[in-house]
Amino acid sequence: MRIDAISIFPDYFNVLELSLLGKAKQSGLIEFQAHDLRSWTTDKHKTVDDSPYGGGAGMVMKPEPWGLAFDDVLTPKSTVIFTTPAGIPFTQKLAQELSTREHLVFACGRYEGIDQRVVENARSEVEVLEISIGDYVLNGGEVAALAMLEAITRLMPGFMGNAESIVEESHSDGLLEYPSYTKPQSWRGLEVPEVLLSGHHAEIEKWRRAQSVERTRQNRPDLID
Ligand SMILES: COC(=O)c1ccnc(N)c1
Repeated sequence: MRIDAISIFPDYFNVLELSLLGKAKQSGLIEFQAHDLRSWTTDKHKTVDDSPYGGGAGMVMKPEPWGLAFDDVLTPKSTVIFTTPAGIPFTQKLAQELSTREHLVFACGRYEGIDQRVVENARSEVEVLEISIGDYVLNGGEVAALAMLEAITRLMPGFMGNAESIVEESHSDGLLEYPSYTKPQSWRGLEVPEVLLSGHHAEIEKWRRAQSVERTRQNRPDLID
């Protein structure tokens, strides 16, 4: 998979070198490049924003630099992801779907957002998704892009050393993951649940399923029909 990120703060993405993504890049599983949107400005001040039509607080990102950036970065097989609080919810299911795309382009807005015509223009050429990582506002879309990048790339075949570890995760079966325990068996007077020491795999699976349902009922009743 090829991944590009376009932002006025491309250095936000340097952190990816530290994580598993660094290894995935070395192994050739992923090609990643961050781009500075200001590379596509034409004035000496490298202007990327202006005041909103219709008035209101804040500034809006101008369409021209984005259009020129997309002209250079997009291919017919690209999927453009605008990270925005006004987007569709980012879910494990969506991460799974996006993990099979050939080319992801993350468009990270700042200020009050990007001129909507940038989205419309891109939609006339390639697949475009406006995606939110939750019901809250950030100062920029970069952190959301990093979260989505990690959730998507870790699902790619060959990315995680132990493919098993991504099978039984929260949200992979519509429920939250069961609680986990490791050594020591007794810690500060707290014991590991007996069933996990029993060696009865059927009983352990039953207990874990019940724990998942209970945890989901407590923390995310909206996930239970
Ligand atoms: C500027 O971007 C955001 O504030 C943002 C992006 C994606 N998801 C959110 N919940 C917020």
